[in-house]
Amino acid sequence: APTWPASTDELEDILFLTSGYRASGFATLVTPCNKEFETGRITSAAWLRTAFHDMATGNAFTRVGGLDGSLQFEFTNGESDGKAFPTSLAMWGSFLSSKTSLSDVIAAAVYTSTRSCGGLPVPIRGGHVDATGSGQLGVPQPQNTAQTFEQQFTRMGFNKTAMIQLVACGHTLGSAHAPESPQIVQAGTLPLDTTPSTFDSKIATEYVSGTTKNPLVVGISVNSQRNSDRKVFGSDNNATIGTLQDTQTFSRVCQSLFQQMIELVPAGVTLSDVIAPYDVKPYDIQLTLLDGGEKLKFTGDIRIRTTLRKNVAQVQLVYKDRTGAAVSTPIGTTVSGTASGFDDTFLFFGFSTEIPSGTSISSFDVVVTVAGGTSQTFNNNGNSFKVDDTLFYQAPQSCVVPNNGIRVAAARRISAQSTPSLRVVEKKPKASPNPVPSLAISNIALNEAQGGSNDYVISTATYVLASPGTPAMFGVYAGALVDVSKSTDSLPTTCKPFNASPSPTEPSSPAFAYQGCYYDAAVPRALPSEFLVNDNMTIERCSAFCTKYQLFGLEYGRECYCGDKLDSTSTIQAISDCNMPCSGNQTETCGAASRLSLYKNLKYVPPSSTSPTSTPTGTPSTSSTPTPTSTPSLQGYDYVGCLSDAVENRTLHDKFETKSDNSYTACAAFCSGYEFFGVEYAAECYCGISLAYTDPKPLSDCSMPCTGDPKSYCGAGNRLTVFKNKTPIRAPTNPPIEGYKYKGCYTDSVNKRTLSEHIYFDAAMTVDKCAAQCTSYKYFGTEYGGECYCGNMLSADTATAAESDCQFLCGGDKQQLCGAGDRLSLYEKSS
Ligand code: HEM
Repeated sequence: APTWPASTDELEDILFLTSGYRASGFATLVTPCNKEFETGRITSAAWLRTAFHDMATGNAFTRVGGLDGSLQFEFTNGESDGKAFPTSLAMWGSFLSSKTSLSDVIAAAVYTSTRSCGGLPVPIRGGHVDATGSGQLGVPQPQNTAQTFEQQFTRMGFNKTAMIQLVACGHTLGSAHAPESPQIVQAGTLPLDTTPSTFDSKIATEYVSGTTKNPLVVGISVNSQRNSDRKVFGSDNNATIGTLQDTQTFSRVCQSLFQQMIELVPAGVTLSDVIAPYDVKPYDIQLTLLDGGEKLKFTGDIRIRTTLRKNVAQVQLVYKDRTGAAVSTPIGTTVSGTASGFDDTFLFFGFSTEIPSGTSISSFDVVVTVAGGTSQTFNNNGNSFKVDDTLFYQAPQSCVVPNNGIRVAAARRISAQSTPSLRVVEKKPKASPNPVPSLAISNIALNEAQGGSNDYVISTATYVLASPGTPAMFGVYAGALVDVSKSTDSLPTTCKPFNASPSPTEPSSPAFAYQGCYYDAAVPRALPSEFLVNDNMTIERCSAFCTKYQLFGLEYGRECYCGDKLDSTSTIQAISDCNMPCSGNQTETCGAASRLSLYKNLKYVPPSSTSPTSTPTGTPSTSSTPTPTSTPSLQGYDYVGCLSDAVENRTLHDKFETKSDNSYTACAAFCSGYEFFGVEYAAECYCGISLAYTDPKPLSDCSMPCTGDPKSYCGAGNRLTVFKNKTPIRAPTNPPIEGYKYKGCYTDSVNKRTLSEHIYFDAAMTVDKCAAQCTSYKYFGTEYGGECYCGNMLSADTATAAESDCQFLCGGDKQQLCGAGDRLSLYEKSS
């Protein structure tokens, strides 16, 4: 397998990731083999013929032409008439990218069409280079003489035997059509053998037996001397065609000649090694600097080839920090999807974790554990999988901006001296009738210093897309490392400011972590301490039931088991063994018969420190799930209810803290200035200006004693005890500034600033601070939470925008509004 990353990584997906999660969509176009793009026109046959015509003008001796995509400039020259050519080229054009040339896609098309129809896999190399104009003439025409055919194929590098073989291989698929071949087919469509959508030897057997109806052998083509297959097959007195009757021989011969066909390339082109599917392939490996700058979010997907490894039980990442020192805790993953190719199956494992930005990550290895517990480490052919932490894309600060622009942010490590740029690759249509787009590459310098942290500085660049509506690819790079794998389709409409303090919305850790699918013998139980059987079982419910234990597991759809230690008879099993949906949530997995979906309770605290010393009021103390009955209360606050909450979708999402001394009073103090506060899972305290949603649950659900006040209840797993401040809290505003009046929300752009005379950045921006910076100017405005602009005149390009556009809270005062991405909260001196 190749060393990752390789220039052929995208081509590898086109070839091998044919269906399922992250499928490239290429094979779908020719699957099943008889799929037609129009009645009577089989797409796989059209692809194979188009690939041959692209190569057929090449010269193996002078090394001019060959498989080079020149057909896109040639299919109107009379040698390639018919719909097959522009249709195939247009389909392939959508897979063209800065990594994969059109001729690489053509090579892939030979593999995919052959394989989809039952032929053997043609070995594919990448690195084909596209011609920029038309090549020579020379595609074999049916009216040519046998001698001309021989000369033409010799020029392409095929001797007489290979010519006969290659023509037979091509003509096992597809038909001749009256519109383009009126002297071959009178009307409609005639197949070249009786099985035009099967890659078999019928083209040869039917010819040899004399039963053939191939219109290139018999029929009206004979009179016009366009019976080219007769001329070709008969050129050695039918010796070669006779040897092709055996299906296996036929397939093997075609496999090797198709490879030769797509490897005829112009001088100067060096093809890669034959592309084999990776055993382990990373996707979308991404670092993101989180608000506050102390942590990096590290996310991605790992694809495991399971073709010969069906019993994968667990996948983990063991990694090294920035200095190259091994980090002891591995990164866990969960299944994100399954996929397959013609000859392979794959499982994808996703991960999302947080790493201190001071120590960071430099590389990782992938440890795959199989059923029973044996594990194997994949280290990328001894190189480990490298993670570049010196420059990376910052998704939260990137977005689309008005008038077809994109604003892209990157984080650059301050100590690594490099000049970062944004690269945008756009597809532009070529002049008609060429259906293949051209690629326009733009490089834009990223402007430094838009905030950041001690280790990183955030830079942004804005770019106006040339063809709005057509998604473009982009990426950030410094020096040679160019990554253009992001699509402008993925950009949101608002950029978030980079906050100097950690974002309050994400609790530092989730409540539980998946450990794998484990065997449960029943006698003895894998997790023996407590159990619950319920027709509404979910992972969350089981976790809430097992809070007093270090481990919990779900089995047979509706069973939940708790324990501190796994019984020694319980060993890890293939991840696919746990396949029963949970009775309470069909999208979650709850083990199977004798199979436990095992979780670690990440919020486990030894019992002595959590269990209240005195029994909370109104609680029966014997039950394992206490049932609070009296309504919680706090002076100055209204009790809202016991509301449901979710890690991905917080009910209260403006501020968060875990408190070892959590109580209603302590959380209310922490949330001063916010309309609502809520307590959850004993120790968690959440604040919000508003409730994101309201999903009331029975009072008895909020059953965990508060860490700092065991007599009161502080929610439970995904249950929030919510209070509302009796004194209304004001909403953020454009505050009045003495000597100025607020003029409104105005558009701005990086290329042409609305106010350009003085610029000032401060992560802790307030409107007052900006006003103080701009005292000698007529106008000032705040933008993007932390930017301040001054000037005596407004750019002619600016226009008023909706007030609802300018909704970023100022970094230094959450009660004030400070513009938004490319939106200025504008003030004018009152004369
Ligand atoms: C002496 C060389 C060749 C001649 C004169 C020739 C000629 C033709 C003609 C006249 C057709 C019918 C086109 C139509 O009416 O749509 C055809 C179809 C086809 N040819 Fe060839 N061919 C040659 C070699 C090859 C080779 C080497 C391949 C592939 C390796 C190939 C692949 C195909 C395929 C797949 C079709 C069916 C297309 C469809 O169904 O749309 N041909 N060929």
